[in-house]
Parts: sequence; structure tokens; C-alpha cells
Amino acid sequence: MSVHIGGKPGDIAERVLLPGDPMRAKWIAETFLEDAVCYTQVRGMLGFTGTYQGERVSVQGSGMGMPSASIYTHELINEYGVKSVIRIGSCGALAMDLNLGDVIAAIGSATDSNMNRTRFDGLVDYAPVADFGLLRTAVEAAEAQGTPIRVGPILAADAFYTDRPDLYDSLADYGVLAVEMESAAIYTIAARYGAKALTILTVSDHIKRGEAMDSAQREQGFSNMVKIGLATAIA
Ligand SMILES: O=P(O)(O)O[C@H]1O[C@H](CO)[C@@H](O)[C@H]1O
Ligand SMILES: O=c1cc[nH]c(=O)[nH]1
Repeated sequence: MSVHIGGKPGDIAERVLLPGDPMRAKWIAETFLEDAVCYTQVRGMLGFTGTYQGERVSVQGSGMGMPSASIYTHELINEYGVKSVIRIGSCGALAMDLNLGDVIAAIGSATDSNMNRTRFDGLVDYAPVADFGLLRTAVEAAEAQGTPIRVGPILAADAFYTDRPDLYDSLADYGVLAVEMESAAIYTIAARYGAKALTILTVSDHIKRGEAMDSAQREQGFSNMVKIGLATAIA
């Protein structure tokens, strides 16, 4: 077991889906995986390993925000030999041509977090980006299942409730599609330790229009995203 994950070596597949919400991890394991086994409940951050179309896959909750997601990404890669990490999350849209339920693949992740400023002594604005192979596979998987997918940059924010909505307007002017809270850290840590990472998101809110999905829309929208994530993981 690592500091924050209760599994033994070998309990976790080389390919991991990483939702923020541990209950989404449980729902994915119960809905999409066969023979799923829960390998960790430490801090309630559930993780499961099962098979999808005969291939071994794990799904691990990562919590909210970059400090939490960093811990799980670091330990999965360095303590359990995970090779690819696919975040599947919800996001708030900034682009006016996005709608609730739309699926996004994050090619790159701007951030207001200080984590990378600390890493590089404030001397470099490191650009956290997706693994190109995973990104291409996700786009192909989305096309194969008939789910439109929008590829573009996103913002990984430290705060869910922002005091600076004006910054969101500026970012939208620069083509940033949506806001979530983990991708920049996941991309950075995967790059640092030689693993692949991708973030796939479902638009659960539209920040500029003040819209939010109801629970039925959420389930269907998230299902499409999860299927893309699983198809990408096993490709
Ligand atoms: O739906 P998840 O994966 O938790 O992702 C988004 O939802 C949470 C905020 O509500 C943050 O973790 C954000 O990144
Ligand atoms: O981080 C997030 C996730 C969903 N919706 C938001 O507005 N922000």
C-alpha cells in the first residue's frame, strides 16, 4: 500500500481512469467493468480494478483540486507502475458554442495554480499538455461511438468559486474552452514520471450562461465520456 492508496502491488491496472468523485469511480466500476474489485477505501477515495472488453482497467477517485489529484497521480505512477492516466471529469464551459453535456478533450491546460511556479522557481511557464497518442485515440473512439468531441485548451483552477470572473472572460478570448480543477497537475506529474495522461470532460455547467445539468442529463453525458475514456484506455 502507498501512503494514500490501500491496494497491494499488482492490484491496480497499468491503465487508470481518474474521476474526481470517488462515487463516480464506484458507478463506473459497477456500470461498465466486469469482475470489479475495490482495492482501496483509504479516506473514502475509492479505487476499483476490473475488465472492460476483456482488458484490465482501474478506476480511481482523485478528489477535488490539484493537491489531491497530484497525490493520486504520483502514487499510481510511482508506487503501482501505472502507465496511462485518463481523467474523466465535469467542467464549467466558457466558450459560448459549448452546451451542457458536450464532451471536451483537453489538449493543454493553463492554470492559476502555483505548483508549477514552485517547481520551476517562477522562471518558466511550463505548458502542461495531453499525450498526443491518447488524445488521438480518444478522438477516434468518440467518432466511432458517434459522440461529438471538442478538442482544445482548458483552465485548471485552484478555486471553484472565483473572485475574478473577468479572468475567465479573458481566457475565453484566448480560446480556453472550459474550467476544471485537476488537469494541469495530472499532465505535469505524468510527464515528469514518464506516463501518459489525458483529460476528458463533460460540460456540467455553463459559467457564462449560468446553466447547470440536471441529474438525468449528467448521467447520459457522463456515460458518453466514460465510454470514450475506457475505449482509449484499452486501445
Ligand atoms: O467532476 P470532477 O472530476 O470532480 O471535476 C470537477 O468537479 C469538481 C468541482 O465540482 C472539481 O474536481 C472539478 O475539476
Ligand atoms: O471545476 C468546475 C467543474 C464544474 N463546473 C465548474 O464551474 N467548475
